[in-house]
Amino acid sequence: MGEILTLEQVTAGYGETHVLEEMSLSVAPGERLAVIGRNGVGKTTTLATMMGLTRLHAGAVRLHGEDISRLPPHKRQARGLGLVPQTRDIFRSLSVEENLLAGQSGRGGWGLEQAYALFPRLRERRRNGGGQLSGGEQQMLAIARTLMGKPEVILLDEPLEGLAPVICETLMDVFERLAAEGRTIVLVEQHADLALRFADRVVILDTGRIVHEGPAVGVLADPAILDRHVGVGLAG
Ligand SMILES: Nc1ncnc2c1ncn2[C@@H]1O[C@H](COP(=O)(O)OP(=O)(O)OP(=O)(O)O)[C@@H](O)[C@H]1O
Repeated sequence: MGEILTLEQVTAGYGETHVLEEMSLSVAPGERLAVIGRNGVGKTTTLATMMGLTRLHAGAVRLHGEDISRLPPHKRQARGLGLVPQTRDIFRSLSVEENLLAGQSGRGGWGLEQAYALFPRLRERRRNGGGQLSGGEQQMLAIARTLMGKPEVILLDEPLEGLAPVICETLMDVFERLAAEGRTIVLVEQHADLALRFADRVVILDTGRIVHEGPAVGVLADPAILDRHVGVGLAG
């Protein structure tokens, strides 16, 4: 089978609550998948379920065909999954450099030089505390810290949220580079226009289910799909 990451008939949520209902979704190696949908429909929960941060009530999560449903997040990380959480979760009292080193994996992950080459701004700020960074710099740090673990599949949860347009462009360029290097990227994003221009394929969620799945160009060509399922048009 050609898929790198698969959700198979997954029902998942928090405690007894079901958020995702019988969701099946496959991601191919090197693919750029956008996940969009209204607030609260389960986009974060989808990424969290891939990473092992929710309760799986039924179904399976597979990585390279292997059932990883029972593995805790750190073991999934060691096998090549990397999540950049919406909350960024950087250590505010540690320096930029210390934050990056905290993301290093034992299995030949990135060194600091690779992180600084991708984000020169972080090199300039390397002695600063995480809490002293701007929102954009914190997001760069959250992304770079995840990359220190050298993930094959990068799960990005609303990385552009609250950031100035110029920072969004910088980050989108970085995602382009990471994808061009062959990494698989799953991007959850409220900026549907940017997500669709980046992605090969898009899934649209509504109340824990996939209501549309297909090539991103198909949605760009027919924005009525977005209007119907997300209630927004395309900007620009
Ligand atoms: N830790 C949690 N415990 C219980 N319920 C949760 C938890 N996190 C999210 N939920 C609920 O799960 C549902 C889906 O939330 P989720 O965050 O996955 O949606 P989302 O599409 O990512 O939304 P947003 O765009 O607002 O981030 C919501 O009803 C939310 O209240």
